[in-house]
Amino acid sequence: MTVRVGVTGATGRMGREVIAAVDDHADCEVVFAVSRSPDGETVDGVEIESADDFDSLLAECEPTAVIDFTGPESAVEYATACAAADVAFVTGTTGFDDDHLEALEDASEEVAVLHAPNFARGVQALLNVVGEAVQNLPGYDVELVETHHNAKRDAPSGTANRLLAEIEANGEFTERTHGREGEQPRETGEIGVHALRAGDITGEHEVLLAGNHEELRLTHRAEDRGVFAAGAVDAAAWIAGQKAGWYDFADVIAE
Ligand SMILES: NC(=O)C1=CN([C@@H]2O[C@H](COP(=O)(O)OP(=O)(O)OC[C@H]3O[C@@H](n4cnc5c(N)ncnc54)[C@H](OP(=O)(O)O)[C@@H]3O)[C@@H](O)[C@H]2O)C=CC1
Ligand SMILES: O=C(O)C1=N[C@H](C(=O)O)C[C@H](O)C1
Repeated sequence: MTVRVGVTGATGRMGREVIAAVDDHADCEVVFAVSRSPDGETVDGVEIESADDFDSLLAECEPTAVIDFTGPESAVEYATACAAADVAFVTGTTGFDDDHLEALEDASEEVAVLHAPNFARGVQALLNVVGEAVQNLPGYDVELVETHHNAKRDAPSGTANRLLAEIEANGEFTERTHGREGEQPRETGEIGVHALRAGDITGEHEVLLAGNHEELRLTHRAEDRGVFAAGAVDAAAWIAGQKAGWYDFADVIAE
């Protein structure tokens, strides 16, 4: 079956990569791509259409899934429209607050919705092992450093928040300290969180565990945004035919 993909935020850093990744995938095609200000542009030969026409494009082009890398408000609007049109929704957008997440969960009652803050397979592996590392090293200090390009809006990154949830799950850590300044000695139970923004760095996440005269660094470095786009396209191919519900990239990798 050919997977028919609609793309939002099509002229953004990730939107462009998604169009290219769909093109590279044997069983997928882009059936429409939208931007809020299309300007007659094409991306990889795909004509970019106006986001104002999103509802009618869903009806006319009958996508199997929409892939979204935009901003939290836009993602919620696109997800709500997909829910009304019975189209699965895959989003890699980050920076959601509780209200945004609630709206996405509402959409997931109507259609399949998959949200992943990071579509790199290496990050999924990191998420799987980080809790175990913390559990194996009781009493060790934990610090998290994430590094991204200078245009990233949200901090800490969505991936960092997911890693922090895994670290906090074992109960030893109760407080996040975002950067340090002045007299601020480290306290028991705190995780230091540091967001670096510079140049065009694609995305790095490092969890440092230190104590007992040793240190363990678990680092993931994305070398190219194509890795995220390829994962999102795999998710779109996987989600076609899934029933309504809330899914994660881990569900895609598990199969
Ligand atoms: N899950 C993952 O693996 C990854 C997730 N991301 C996340 O994807 C999102 C997009 O990242 P990136 O492509 O670098 O961002 P860009 O700013 O390059 O592109 C985002 C595009 O989304 C559209 N958009 C719609 N609403 C908004 C808004 N409120 N603010 C900004 N843009 C908006 C814009 O397109 P237009 O105006 O044309 O509609 C814009 O071009 C971010 O949340 C980022 O954290 C990024 C990389 C990997
Ligand atoms: O904005 C980005 O670029 C990225 N955002 C994601 C996040 O917030 O975790 C994933 C990736 O690191 C790139």
